[in-house]
Amino acid sequence: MTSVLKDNGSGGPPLLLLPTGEQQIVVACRIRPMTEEEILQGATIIAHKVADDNMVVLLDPEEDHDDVLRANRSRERKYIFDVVSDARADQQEVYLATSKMLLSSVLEGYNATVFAYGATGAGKTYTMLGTEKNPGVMYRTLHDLFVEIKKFAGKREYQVTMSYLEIYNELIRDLLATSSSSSFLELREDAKGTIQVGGLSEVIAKTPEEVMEMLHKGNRARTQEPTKANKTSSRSHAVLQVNIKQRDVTKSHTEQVRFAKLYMIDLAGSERAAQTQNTGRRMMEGAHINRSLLALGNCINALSEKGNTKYVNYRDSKLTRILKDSLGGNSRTVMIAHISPASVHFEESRNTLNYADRAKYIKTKIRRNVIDVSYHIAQYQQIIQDLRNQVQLLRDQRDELEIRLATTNEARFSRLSDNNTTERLRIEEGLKLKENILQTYRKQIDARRALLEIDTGLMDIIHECTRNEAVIEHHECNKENNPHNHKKSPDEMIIDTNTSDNAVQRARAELRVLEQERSKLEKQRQTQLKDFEVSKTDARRLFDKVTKKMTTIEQRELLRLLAQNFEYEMKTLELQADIFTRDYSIKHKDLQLLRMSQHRSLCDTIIYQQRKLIQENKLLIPSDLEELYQLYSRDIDEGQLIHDLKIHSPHSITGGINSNKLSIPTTLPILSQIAEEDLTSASTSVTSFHLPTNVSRRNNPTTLLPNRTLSDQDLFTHVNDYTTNNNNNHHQNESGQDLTSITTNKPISYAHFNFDQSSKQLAKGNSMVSMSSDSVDVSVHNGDTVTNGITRRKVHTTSPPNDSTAEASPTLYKNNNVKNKVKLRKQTQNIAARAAQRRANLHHKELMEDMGSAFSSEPIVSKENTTSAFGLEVTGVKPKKTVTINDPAGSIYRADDFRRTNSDSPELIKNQITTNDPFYSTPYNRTSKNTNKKRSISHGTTTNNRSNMPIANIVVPR
Ligand SMILES: Nc1ncnc2c1ncn2[C@@H]1O[C@H](COP(=O)(O)OP(=O)(O)OP(=O)(O)O)[C@@H](O)[C@H]1O
Repeated sequence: MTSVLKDNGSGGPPLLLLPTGEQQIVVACRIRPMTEEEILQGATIIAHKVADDNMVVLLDPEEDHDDVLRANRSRERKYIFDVVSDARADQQEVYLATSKMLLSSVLEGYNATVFAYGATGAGKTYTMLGTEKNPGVMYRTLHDLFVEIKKFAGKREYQVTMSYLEIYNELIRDLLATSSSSSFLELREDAKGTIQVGGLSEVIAKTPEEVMEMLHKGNRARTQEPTKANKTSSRSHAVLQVNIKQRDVTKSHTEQVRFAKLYMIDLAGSERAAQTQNTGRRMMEGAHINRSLLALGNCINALSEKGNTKYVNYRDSKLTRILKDSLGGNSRTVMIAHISPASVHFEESRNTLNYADRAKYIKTKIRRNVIDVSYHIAQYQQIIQDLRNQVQLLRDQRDELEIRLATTNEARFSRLSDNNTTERLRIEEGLKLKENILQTYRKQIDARRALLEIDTGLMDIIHECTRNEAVIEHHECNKENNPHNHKKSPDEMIIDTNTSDNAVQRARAELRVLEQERSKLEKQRQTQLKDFEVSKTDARRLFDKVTKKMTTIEQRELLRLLAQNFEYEMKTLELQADIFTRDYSIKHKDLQLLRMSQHRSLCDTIIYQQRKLIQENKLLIPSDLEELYQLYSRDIDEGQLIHDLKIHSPHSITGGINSNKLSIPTTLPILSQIAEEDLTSASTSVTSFHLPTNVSRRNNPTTLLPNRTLSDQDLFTHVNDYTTNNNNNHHQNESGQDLTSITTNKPISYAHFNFDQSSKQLAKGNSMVSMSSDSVDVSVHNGDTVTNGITRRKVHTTSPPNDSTAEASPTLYKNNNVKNKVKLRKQTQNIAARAAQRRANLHHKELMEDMGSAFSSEPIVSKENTTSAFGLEVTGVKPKKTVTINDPAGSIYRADDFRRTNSDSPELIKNQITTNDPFYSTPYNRTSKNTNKKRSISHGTTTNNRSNMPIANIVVPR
């Protein structure tokens, strides 16, 4: 027993193809019949297939049984392969045992390769190409491929293209090129390492006949010359590449596109110069063939090493480069090794079998080539329309068939004698069954539609709940925080409270009703879901039953049409359900966007007031905080914000807002991301600097740890403390300095900020900060402009302090401007509210532009078009709800698109923030009372978990 057999260690059944992942190459061996020449040469048969086994036994013709010295050293070789066929096997048998197994995987989207290997004249071309009367693997595979494709007609769309090339003397030639003067082609490797042949023609093939014609055409162009070993010797490696692309005919919101490459390769045969006696050109060809086959052999050797640790050199020849994927990459591969049974070819056969035996250990890593294409909601209308067209088409076909069937039945009825009741009953039963299946389908569609209606109702209810909860929550926050309440007369307070309480009471009452409705609908949904599942099972069962009863082709065809029709109707409903879900989710995101803007407006107010405090009290601030503030004030600049939005929006990538509608859909998440980032940056701009070591803070005598980050909670507490206890609990010296917060360490750098000036700039949206000469400790830089004693600088780098300055103004948190507090608050609220409103409008404008036609005020589904093949109307789609921001001043624009508040008017803002309408009042900074307040909203997004901030200006889209 040879080591080959030992290594193999099996002998069992042929290897089965593994479903995915690592895949062993399937190796088959074909022993051709003896040729006339071989018989004439007096050769004996030395290669045998062991019956019913996948074993090949190769006998050594020179073995001398009388040689006692070699008695124990038999040159008989035994090899086991996955498939072995001998002279008795015909072309179809070989095809079925080898290439056929690749077809299903190719249709699943796996790459596959089948290649013929062996010495010259061993029968490779015969196996791969065959003869006209007895075609080989290439033709049979493609024929069956088209047969399989036909089975999915009407369900899947296929595109089959072919290319055919030869590698002759290390040069690549296109065998399907139309021009005779086609030049040689080059191999290219893309970034992923995939090898491609540049300039290779790709021909669309629609039928097996076309394929055969192309193959013949290619073979005529292939270099084939008679040699001593083979009258029709192929002097080149021929590579037939078939690309299969497939997708579902019925478009859905998501679809899978599968790609697969099928290589069928007829290699040139290795030849021994001594035996072939080739000279001149033939010898040169032989040398090239041998060299490339040697490279292939080396690759096989390296790949079959245990653990596959050896470097695999594919670059040695064009053949190995092309076969790279088939041998070591993403491909299911079958190798058909060919040998002659003749004793005169013992050496060639032994070499071939040795290589084939090694190849058994090669493993490829296969994966499906599938791309999931998700269509955007804007494309849904087109998809739905396509589905309707298909439904209509099927309905017409069905009607036509029904008429035909009725006529045939009538004719059969009239022909039947009164005695032939069995046949009569059979026909009647068929008709009854057809009616039954129609009814079951109708029931199923009804159930699905009812489910869809319940779902939309539920979504609406949830949305309304969120809105009402927001009203209640806002009212509660406002009641606790609104400073105006303290200023109002008791009568005013009563009126305000009453108005507000009424709104809240209404919201509470509505919420109760909504909750009841919701639980009712949820129960209904459960029942409906069960009904739907039952109708599905019924339909399946009935379909199987009816299929068995349908005997004629027409009946079967009718059944198929009914089933297909039903399938499309269901798909349409599913798409509509998806549209609702997305619509709802967009509305929800819309609400989130607004809330973020409102949250930011609150942050603006806080930052503004903090800056005011800093300015009034001439507080020391670190330079990095100052820089962050400059960043912040630039961002608040409206123009800058638009610019930023555009830069970050995908429009900028695709070239302008209106340039490419298809690319727009991705804007929404990015916009909300920007909004979120805005929100975060508003907060982080005050949270991410480090206090200098040893800085103590008012009302918090604990010394901060070095590098402790000041949280927004800390800052808000300061402001609130300041606001509520402004004159209390301060350890001040005579000059009003707060002793508890005097810093003993100098900040690294600082600047004093002229708040009044800068606030004007801020309100104007100008990022340039003004510094009055009497309040700024920074040196005047070359680039600064000085106008009327005011120094302006564009870049806000503050100079390091000198000690005297640092000590001269150490006052922290000193309140010396209480009288102006209300006025200031009003101003800040105005500015912040305006800024927030502008941002909200900007977000909305872009959002609505992005939605385009998908959010037009037209109903998504027009009624005329909704009659289904089952006589039902699929009209579950309600008109889109417009996104409306309440607008007491009635300043509404873009009514055709969406309605919103035109908040550009300062008067309006003023009205908004002084009104008692909970949607427009701006809350005051939170007090200690609600600092830790937890929110209890179940569906909404009113809680900012990070900072637990109250939300300002709650405006809820209806
Ligand atoms: N299974 C078979 N049954 C009958 N005849 C065969 C079979 N296999 C090969 N032959 C014949 O053997 C001869 C050589 O076969 P073929 O040309 O296919 O060899 P090859 O391996 O392709 O050689 P080369 O590498 O030189 O092209 C041909 O005449 C072919 O018809």
